[in-house]
Amino acid sequence: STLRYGTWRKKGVPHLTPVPLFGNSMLAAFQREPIFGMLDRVYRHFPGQPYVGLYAGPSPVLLVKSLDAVKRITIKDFHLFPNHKLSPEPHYDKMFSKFLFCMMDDEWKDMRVRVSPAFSSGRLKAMFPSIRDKGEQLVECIRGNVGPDGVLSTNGPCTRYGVDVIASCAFGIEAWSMRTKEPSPYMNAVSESFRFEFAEGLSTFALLFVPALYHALKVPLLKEWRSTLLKDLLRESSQLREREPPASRDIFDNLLSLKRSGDVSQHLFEAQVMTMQVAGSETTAKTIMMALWMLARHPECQDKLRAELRAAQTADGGNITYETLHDLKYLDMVFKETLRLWPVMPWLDRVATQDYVLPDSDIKIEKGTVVMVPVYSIHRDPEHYADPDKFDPERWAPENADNINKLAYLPFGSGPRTCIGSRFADMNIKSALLSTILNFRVSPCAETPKSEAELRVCPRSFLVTVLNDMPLHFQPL
Ligand code: HEM
Repeated sequence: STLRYGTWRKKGVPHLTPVPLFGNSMLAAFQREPIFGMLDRVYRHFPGQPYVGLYAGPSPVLLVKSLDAVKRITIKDFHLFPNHKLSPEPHYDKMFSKFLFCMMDDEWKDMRVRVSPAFSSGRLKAMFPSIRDKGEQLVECIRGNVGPDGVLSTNGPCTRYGVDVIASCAFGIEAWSMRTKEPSPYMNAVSESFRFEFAEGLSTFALLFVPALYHALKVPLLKEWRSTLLKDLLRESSQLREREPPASRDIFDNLLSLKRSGDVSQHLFEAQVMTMQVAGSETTAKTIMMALWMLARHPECQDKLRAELRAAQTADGGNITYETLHDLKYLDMVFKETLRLWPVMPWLDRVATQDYVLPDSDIKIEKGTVVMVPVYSIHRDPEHYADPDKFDPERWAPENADNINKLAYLPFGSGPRTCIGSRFADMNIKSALLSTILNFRVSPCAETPKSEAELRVCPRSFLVTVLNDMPLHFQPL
């Protein structure tokens, strides 16, 4: 109810005047601006403030700008903020509610401990040959699909790469999306099960901010586990793995052994496999696409990166090893700078499990308050980064990086709830960039967006989803 619109005034928290019913979220509610756009608008309005209040629909939402407070809420006082608000009702979203991302309290903690070994250094190293192989397939895919004018929409190959990498390491199948002209049936089934139309966009907004509407809509964010194709494939890949355990272990093996030992049910097993596919493929694909866009528009950075990669390739006798990949400093700088400007998950959400006095203040928020860390806005705040909209990998050079507050860089989140797949993402995104930049000179073509103003960002998705096909010119080397 709009009665709650007095909350921030009473507490002395700076805020914008709310509009009846919609608060400050009219555009986001009607899907005219993404949620991160709404947060950014409010964030920029109050420079220098540690906390800002916002009304999303009827809900008072706290925006945390102070990095000390981000640290307290996500790390030191994590036990008071262990859950995401983006956590659907099991009743409407049977499968999605059991995603690791959505699980709560002890159920989450238990699952996180069980799944974590899937991302150990040993496992990552074991998966590296398969990832390198996918990098080669990406190169073939670009070569095979580029037009006679050398132009190719980058979105397609990047999406296929993201799907295939996760299919292979976490679903136990080879999807071959990069080898077929049409999207593979697997790829279609995955994108079908998690597609953001108007209803899903509204349901996400309602789940976060308008519980009554969420319960009235009853729209599942993940289409129910309807796809018999995915179910059948998972059954087949499980049986195959039981019969023929692979030489090197991957994420799928970890999940399968949890099921085999009886530690998790069939339903929880399926949910975790789907978690990895949903959380891992789009994030990977979009990050590679944005990195290529940035490199195409900054040829001096691309040349510097290629020089580093060629030197490493020569030193390693032709094939860059897993160990070398982690020593490639400039590649790491490009990777970090891409995710600074384009953090696919542009905000973190937490819910207060009890009344809480905000650090370094006398402001008390009530149990149940939604607390949001506006990652995108922090990454582009001139208080934390000089010339923040500029793509400048040099800011991550060893001699400069120490000047950056660690809490001002949050593409993978913060604290115990941080992205479980971050090191896996690091490996497969870098591997894709490495293969592409060693094989092609990438440059803008007439249709390439010339600036951020030409990007179309999906207002429905809770991610930063750039909808442009991102055509680029690929010159084989
Ligand atoms: C560029 C790539 C990626 C980005 C930017 C990203 C970002 C994030 C962020 C911001 C969170 C929430 C962290 C928080 O609330 O503090 C998260 C959670 C998660 N991510 Fe990622 N992610 C990426 C890739 C991946 C990959 C490749 C996988 C798996 C294969 C993955 C699996 C997950 C899971 C399962 C969670 C939930 C963890 C939990 O709640 O315990 N992510 N990710």
